[in-house]
Amino acid sequence: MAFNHIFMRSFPGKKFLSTQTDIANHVTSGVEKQAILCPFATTGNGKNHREATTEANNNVPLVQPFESIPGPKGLPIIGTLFDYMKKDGPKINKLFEAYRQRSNEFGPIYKETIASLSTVVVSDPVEYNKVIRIEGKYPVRSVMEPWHYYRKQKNVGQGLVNSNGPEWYKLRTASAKKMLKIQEVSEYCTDMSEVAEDFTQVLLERRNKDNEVVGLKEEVFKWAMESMGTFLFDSRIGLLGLNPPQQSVDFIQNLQGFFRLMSPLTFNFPFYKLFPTSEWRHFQSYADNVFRIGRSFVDKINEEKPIKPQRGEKSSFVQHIRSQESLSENEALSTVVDLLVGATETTSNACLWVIYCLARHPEVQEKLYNETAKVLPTGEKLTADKLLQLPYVKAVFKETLRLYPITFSTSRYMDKDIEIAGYNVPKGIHIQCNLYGVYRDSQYFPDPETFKPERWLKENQMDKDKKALSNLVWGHGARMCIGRRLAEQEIHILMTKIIQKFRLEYHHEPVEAILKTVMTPEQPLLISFIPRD
Ligand code: HEM
Repeated sequence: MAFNHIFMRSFPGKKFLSTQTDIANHVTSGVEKQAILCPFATTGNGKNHREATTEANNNVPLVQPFESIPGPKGLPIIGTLFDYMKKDGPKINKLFEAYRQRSNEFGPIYKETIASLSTVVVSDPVEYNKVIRIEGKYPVRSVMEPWHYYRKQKNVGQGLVNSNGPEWYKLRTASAKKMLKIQEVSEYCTDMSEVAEDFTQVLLERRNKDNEVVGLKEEVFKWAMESMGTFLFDSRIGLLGLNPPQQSVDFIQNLQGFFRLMSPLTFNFPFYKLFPTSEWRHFQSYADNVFRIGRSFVDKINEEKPIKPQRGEKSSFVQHIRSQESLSENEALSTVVDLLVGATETTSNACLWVIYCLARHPEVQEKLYNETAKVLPTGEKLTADKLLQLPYVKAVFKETLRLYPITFSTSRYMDKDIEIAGYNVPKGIHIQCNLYGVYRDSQYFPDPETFKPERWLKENQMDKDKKALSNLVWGHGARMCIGRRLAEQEIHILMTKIIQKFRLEYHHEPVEAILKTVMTPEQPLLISFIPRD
């Protein structure tokens, strides 16, 4: 699941006071201010910040105040919003680029207020590590505002993604028992392989005379949903067949509409909180259908399968979550819907970027093909053990996410003041790590614009701190992406199946990334899938 961290508005004193403000208040309540001093932090000029501050202050070490953090100046109330409206200004749908440019201009930490949301952007992973180190038992991240508002209006519970504190912890603990256990996840390897194989068949059949698959994005979305269905329901949804069930097709269409409108609703002024705008009414209708159909999926499993699986059967996530006595029926349903929503847009876009990167790098494809041919000769079953023997597959996926980090930044509200890069950041302020900027910074990744999976291989001995940076694409700490193991498994499987069946080619202009909730290719991808035999 990915999150837009900015433009989730707060306009204090107004009726539509946003959830981000609620969050800021939530995290700033009842926590004593701390003395802040870190002797190891460095300033933008490379000096230890203690050295830097004592120089100027007669040996009295001081952390500089929040107000001194550099950053673009904005206007009252709207902050720097106008910058984003200028023809040659930064673009909201390319916020990751704006963060990179701003940090080049202002240094490893800067602050910006866009439409009254203050955010602090950190582009030095060592400094950001301080956030990771001190976050507590209940980390708080920015919410997906329209989704949060919808759920509040409908009283359906905030689910894993948008809830906080003990409520979040309860849902997280119940879900993690199944989602974060390697053994549990690897039980779905065979089912996911079958789905991936069916998907390669779809690719084969949908090619035009140039071997290109028109509507690749839609097909990949179906794959993501079908693949996750094996885990959630332990059965097939049927989206990859010739006559997919109407209900599943409706679900996909509603989910796509939901994501299409999530971005404008998130990025624009939240008029929908004042009156039901047309965009909001559509969004609401999509979300109603996502919930309605999601519930009917769950009801069907409830009718067909007992809570406790029969001997020798594995239990689906739906069975697992229903068996959790700590959760009400509503909470269990909300969690399943969250996973259906969270699993599709992220994984399908990650998969599109992998396909694109591979298509542009035939030499990488050949290496990948040779690795899979060695570990999985014709007829050999793809198992969890076999996946472990495919380091190049993993390296290719890591390198893809380095260049296209689906969520482009991390997000946290701290419950205590913290010193970052020599500045005090008070509790309740939104802090982000500029992942896209870090991943394309030659300080951390030499030749950063080049797609080079080899950099992640063991024999190349990448510095272990730099290696760990790749994990940040999944977030961090107790709130790290709960679907990570599943997403990695499904994408590794899919890459293996695709490369065994096709050579990929790309004969068009380079495609750029834009944000549509997550980082997605700006134009439809026209990839040629050329059968290997
Ligand atoms: C390439 C695929 C994916 C990427 C890059 C990704 C990334 C992320 C990130 C960055 C977060 C925020 C973590 C944090 O705040 O520390 C997150 C949270 C989350 N993700 Fe994913 N995700 C992916 C796939 C999935 C899948 C497949 C699922 C479901 C099976 C999923 C479900 C969730 C949920 C429920 C959360 C909220 C967790 C919580 O707050 O406790 N994600 N994801």
